[in-house]
Amino acid sequence: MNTKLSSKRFSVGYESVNTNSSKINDSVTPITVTWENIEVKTRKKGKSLLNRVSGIAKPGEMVALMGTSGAGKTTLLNVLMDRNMKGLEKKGTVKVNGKAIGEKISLISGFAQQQEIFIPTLTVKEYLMIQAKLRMKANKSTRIERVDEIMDMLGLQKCRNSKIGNPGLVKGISGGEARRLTFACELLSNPSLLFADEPTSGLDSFMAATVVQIMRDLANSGRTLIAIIHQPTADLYFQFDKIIFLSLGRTAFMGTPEESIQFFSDCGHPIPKNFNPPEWIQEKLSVQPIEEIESYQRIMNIIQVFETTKFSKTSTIELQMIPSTKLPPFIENPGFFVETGALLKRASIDVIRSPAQMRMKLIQKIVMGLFIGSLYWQQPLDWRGVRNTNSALYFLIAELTFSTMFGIMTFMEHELPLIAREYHDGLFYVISYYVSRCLSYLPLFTFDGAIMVIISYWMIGLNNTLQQVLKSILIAVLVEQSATSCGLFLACLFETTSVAIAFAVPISGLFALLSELYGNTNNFPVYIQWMQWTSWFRYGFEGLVVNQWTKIDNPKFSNFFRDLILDQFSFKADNYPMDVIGLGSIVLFFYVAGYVALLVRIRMSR
Ligand SMILES: Nc1ncnc2c1ncn2[C@@H]1O[C@H](COP(=O)(O)OP(=O)(O)OP(=O)(O)O)[C@@H](O)[C@H]1O
Repeated sequence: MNTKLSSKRFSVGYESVNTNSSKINDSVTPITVTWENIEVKTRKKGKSLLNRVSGIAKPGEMVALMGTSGAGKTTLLNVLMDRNMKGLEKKGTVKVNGKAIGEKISLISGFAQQQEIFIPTLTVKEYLMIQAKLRMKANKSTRIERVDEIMDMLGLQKCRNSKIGNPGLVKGISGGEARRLTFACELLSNPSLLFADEPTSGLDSFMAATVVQIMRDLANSGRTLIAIIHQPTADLYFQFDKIIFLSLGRTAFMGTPEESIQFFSDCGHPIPKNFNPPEWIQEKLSVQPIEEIESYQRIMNIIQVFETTKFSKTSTIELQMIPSTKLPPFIENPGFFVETGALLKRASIDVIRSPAQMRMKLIQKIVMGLFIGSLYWQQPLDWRGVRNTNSALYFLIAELTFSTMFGIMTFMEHELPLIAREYHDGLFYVISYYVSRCLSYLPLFTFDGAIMVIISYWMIGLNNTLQQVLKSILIAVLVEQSATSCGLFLACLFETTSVAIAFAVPISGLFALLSELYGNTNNFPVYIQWMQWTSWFRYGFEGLVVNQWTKIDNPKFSNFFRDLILDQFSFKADNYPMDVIGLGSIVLFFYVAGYVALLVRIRMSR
């Protein structure tokens, strides 16, 4: 086992980070990853991204994938993890402990991605505890212990109660802490294999050194680490066990950092004194715009020398000799109820800690309730009053629809990358996420509408037996849920909120047209009439109108007048139950359709 460096204490600005390898000594199953003759081409144009690339990463090794921009590092990492291969054609084999396991590699490995995405409203500890619930099959005290241990190990104790935040939007933890939090999540399940995409990029030199030290400690404990590394300092470069230089989609070098110096000397590019070796090597492997032909010749020459040297030959022989050994157990899904519980807790904290959203929704509905109430204040029981009352009821339906539908659409765009990532890491089923998210939004998209209806109810002077009030609230809740579920469906279906809104505007406009307020649907052409049964405006408006006019405590008001009022809309006095069923069906339909759209989208995002 490699013990290149022992654990160290780095001073990082005002804070110090103790990276203590003794905490990472949990036993792990040794993992050897091999890749042989990998060729990747684009499906459409046949452009070659990787060409006969082979290599090996052994237990206890910290491997750096290096090369200039466009060399093929990300493509190789994606091939190894069997991710993001949309539109690409792959040949060659990737094996883990001698077995080709395809996308199941995600279930035995961690992947610290470059782009940190978390839930910004949660604290570091809360976030890790929920991750622990999703990633570990253990009881609560073991999970608490593990989270504590990992926070200790990665120097996160100081910011344990700080909100994660969102760079540029909400103040939160520092970039270095966010990077360590990414590692912390991946380490919860104690993986033997870890991939990292540019873990040091964007960090200052102290922080970069800390992150490399953490990786070093992990490798020293027997894990296999493969990371894309950009422009390391000489110090960091020599901490790696193996360096793989890619150029033009081919392997230009694979060996220890020390061997790389020797190799490039042998190729006729000795590294001058006082020069940072990785920088010098990358320069020799890059295509200079003003001397393209010479650059290509130089690079091809280096690649050819590498392919004929002992380094390349040794690895080819090594690849043939890897025996098939046991794999670590796959990360298991904790099960629907545990996942949904954990995700609901996370989503609910997020909703509660986004007071601006809650406050705005509530204020908006209170103001609208007061506005509608004032506008249609105490309508008399005459024809004008009847007309105004019906308009007020319609206005309530419209208000319950538009702000809700467009409000809910905005959340999906921000959250999907995190959900897709966690799903592909094997943390939960899509249905668990979907159910938890819908439940977390349920109060927010239910109470506000009911409050608006209650506020305006007595102000307008609607008929207010307890039964009528409750029936109106039920219709309001169902209408708001119809708009919520339809908005959710469109948000799941389309990649960006702007596209979803572009569809939502005409769709909601069409549903509004079929409400009966703008024309009696019985007089519409037969081939359009059926569409009224898909509109929650129609069911909602009928429900409120019927509920209002079927029971009036006034002897002058006979059933004849009631039927006259209802007839102008082609509404029927005993249709209330059908309206409730119609609204319930719309809600159910859109929630199911939203789930299917999300499932397809997340599955396709691998
Ligand atoms: N799906 C794709 N379709 C078409 N071309 C692609 C695709 N993925 C990558 N490429 C191209 O393949 C080449 C290698 O890309 P890759 O992202 O692997 O490079 P890289 O070494 O990781 O670069 P960087 O350091 O800039 O991230 C680039 O020219 C890139 O434009």
